[in-house]
Amino acid sequence: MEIETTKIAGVLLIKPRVFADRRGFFMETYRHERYAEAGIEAPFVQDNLSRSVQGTLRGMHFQVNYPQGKLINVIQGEVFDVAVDLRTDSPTFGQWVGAHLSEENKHQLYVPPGMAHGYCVLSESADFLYKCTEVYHPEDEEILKWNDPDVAIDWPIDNPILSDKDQHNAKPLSAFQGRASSTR
Ligand SMILES: Cc1cn([C@H]2C[C@H](O)[C@@H](COP(=O)(O)OP(=O)(O)O[C@H]3O[C@H](C)C(=O)[C@H](O)[C@H]3O)O2)c(=O)[nH]c1=O
Repeated sequence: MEIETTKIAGVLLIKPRVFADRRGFFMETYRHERYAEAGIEAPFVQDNLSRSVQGTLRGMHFQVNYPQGKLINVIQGEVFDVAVDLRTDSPTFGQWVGAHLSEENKHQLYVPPGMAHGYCVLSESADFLYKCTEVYHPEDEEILKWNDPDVAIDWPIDNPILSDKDQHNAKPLSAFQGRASSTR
């Protein structure tokens, strides 16, 4: 598998080896020791699967005291997946990285703890399967505005379909400026 670093330390684009033959294909989507060599060492404790229709945007979510690392696969359709660095001690605080993940390219994105994460759906629908290094703590969740001008994510869609909370409970980057977001 190939691993590419990005401009945000810890955010990795992973291109697993795909074995295609007349039946279809086979790929390993995770192997502890191989991913640990790439720096993805924390054990994964929860897997999630969500399906979204075209034009959906989920994000930008993060857990403050129980930050989650996420290893992301798109098993149907195509998304634009984005991580925003909220580690207040990071030189790339407030910066973002995006990647097109799809059933076609089979690329993975690893988003380390300390990031706000979200994605928008470019295909008719998309199935988004991801591993997390911490379990869900709804009481601990914060939301960064998907279209915060100080982050200026270059989304490839306009007028996204948002959940009520992503529409009404999201905060600007400035709300998180001084707060230490743990990266444990
Ligand atoms: C995240 C989560 C949600 N839920 C329940 C809570 C709600 O009743 C329902 C939908 O939750 P929500 O609207 O928060 O789902 P997403 O908008 O996909 O949230 C995710 O969106 C972005 C992309 C992320 O990176 C996070 O993993 C996560 O915040 O599932 C659970 O039971 N367990 C969970 O781990």
